[in-house]
Amino acid sequence: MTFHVLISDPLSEEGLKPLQEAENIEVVINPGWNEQELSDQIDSFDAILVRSQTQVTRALIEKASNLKIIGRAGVGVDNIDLEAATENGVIVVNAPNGNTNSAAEHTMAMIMALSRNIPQAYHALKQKQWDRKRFVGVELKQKTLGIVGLGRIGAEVAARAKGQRMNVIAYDPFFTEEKAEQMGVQYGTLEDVLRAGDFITVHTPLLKETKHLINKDAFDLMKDGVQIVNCARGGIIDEDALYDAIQSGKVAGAALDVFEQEPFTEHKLLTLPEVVATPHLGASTVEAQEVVAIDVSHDVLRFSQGEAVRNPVNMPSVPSEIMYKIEPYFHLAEKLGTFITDLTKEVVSEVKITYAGDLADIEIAPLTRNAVKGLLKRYLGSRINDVNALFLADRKGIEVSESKTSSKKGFTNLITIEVSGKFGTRKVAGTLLNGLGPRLVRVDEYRVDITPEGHMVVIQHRDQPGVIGRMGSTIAKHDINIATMQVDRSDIGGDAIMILTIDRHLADEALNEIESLDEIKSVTAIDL
Ligand SMILES: NC(=O)c1ccc[n+]([C@@H]2O[C@H](COP(=O)([O-])OP(=O)(O)OC[C@H]3O[C@@H](n4cnc5c(N)ncnc54)[C@H](O)[C@@H]3O)[C@@H](O)[C@H]2O)c1
Ligand SMILES: O=C(O)CC[C@@H](O)C(=O)O
Repeated sequence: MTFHVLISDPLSEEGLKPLQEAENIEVVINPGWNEQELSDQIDSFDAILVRSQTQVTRALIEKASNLKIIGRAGVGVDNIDLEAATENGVIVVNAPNGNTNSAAEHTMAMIMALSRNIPQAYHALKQKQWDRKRFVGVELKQKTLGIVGLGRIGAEVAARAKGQRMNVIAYDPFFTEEKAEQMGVQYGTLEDVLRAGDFITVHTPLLKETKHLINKDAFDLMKDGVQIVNCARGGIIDEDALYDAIQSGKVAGAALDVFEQEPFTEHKLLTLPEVVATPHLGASTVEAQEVVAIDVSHDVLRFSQGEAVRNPVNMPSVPSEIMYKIEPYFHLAEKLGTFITDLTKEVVSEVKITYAGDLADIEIAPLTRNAVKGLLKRYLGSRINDVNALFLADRKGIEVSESKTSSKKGFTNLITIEVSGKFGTRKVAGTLLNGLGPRLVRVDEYRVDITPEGHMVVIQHRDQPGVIGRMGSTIAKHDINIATMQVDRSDIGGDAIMILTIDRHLADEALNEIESLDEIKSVTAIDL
């Protein structure tokens, strides 16, 4: 089947080659559609690749019934409605490393442009003014650079600033003092950084928590004559507060690559001579554009071939060496989830998944997602996948918990799913047998040994002579062949279970007939 990919923003041609050269992938490059045209066409695509221009909104995602993956050739994903993507099972991938150097270099260029008034002096000279007095700058050496956000770009900026013999102080709530010290960076609170910086540069993502992080109160804490840089995201700095702080003389200069609303042609900050600006060029280098396009193309290619992606944004990323170990269990986890949903036939309110034996030593979160995907797919159909499984379970009020135990319980590995609801509590367990694939080994307290595949019938009955024969002849009457049969009982003459694998689905008529037999307590058809 052909996998249709839309490239809706300009991306490096070289970087798109992995997709263009792949078999079974059809790529539509930059058709120049407006918002309405994009919305009309999006339905025919499995993947969309964007930079920061295309707004991948909830409305667009909800129209895109075939969309499976959104690739962002860059870091920031604030032009993508992540919640809508997750809810609709659309995986979002980005290219977090490819433009780090370019953005850090651009930040340094902005700091230097500010410190030596380069754009203003250039502009004056172009206006035929040879004015040396107006453009006296300051040295960076021994000035303090305050960095807010010491991630990939913040750290690269710190290293470059140290090369300029600046003192660097940084704040990042997800960074340790020890790590900062190893980088030769002083670690401080946000307030310490705001108070100390001669130059302050922000390098956080735009989040609820970072929106207007640099606001009037923050400017009030800063040194008089501070210079501000934003090459991260518009909105981290409150533009109105920045305008006022420049007007009042508190802020001597600001260098901005990003803005609250982009693109624009009129902006009040650009009327101020103290403001230096570029139109979101931090990642615009030949090198960065090639690498981000290659990275994101490879992830989309991997996804189209059913492989794990490297840079997922809306689900945890699992390193390939770990993925290699857990992948064989995906199928088992999903089948157990589907089996127990079919068995209970009712909505569950709680799911407890236990991983035993060898599984106690490996990353289990992807297995839980697969188990919950299997569990919910009967209610939610084909749009459930491992991207949205936990999100949708939560939204349906289903409490999911996972635990590990090293106790082997007779198996080298064992996944047990216990579900509770109005029906009570039920349990299934399965194992991966070396060389033989997945096996269903427990249903409630009964022991069985069945490949969880194809058509099955689970019959709960009383342990009495003749039940098995009557069951066999009833099923045969409906012209259905029994492939395997497993029986277990609690005690002689007590409750028992019979699980048949059969060659085709057991229709309602046959089910009703079996259910009407005296010894039968329940009968359930399961199609895995
Ligand atoms: N101008 C451009 O063209 C351009 C290019 C690349 C990246 N960016 C932007 O630069 C920013 C940084 O990118 P990155 O690759 O370094 O990301 P990153 O995820 O590596 O780093 C972000 C850092 O911000 C920290 N952080 C989060 N919340 C914080 C808070 N409240 N206060 C302080 N720190 C906080 C995180 O702990 C993390 O270390 C992003 O907004 C990204 O979109 C812009
Ligand atoms: O696509 C771009 O040029 C902007 C990229 C940049 O803002 C990012 O977040 O990676």
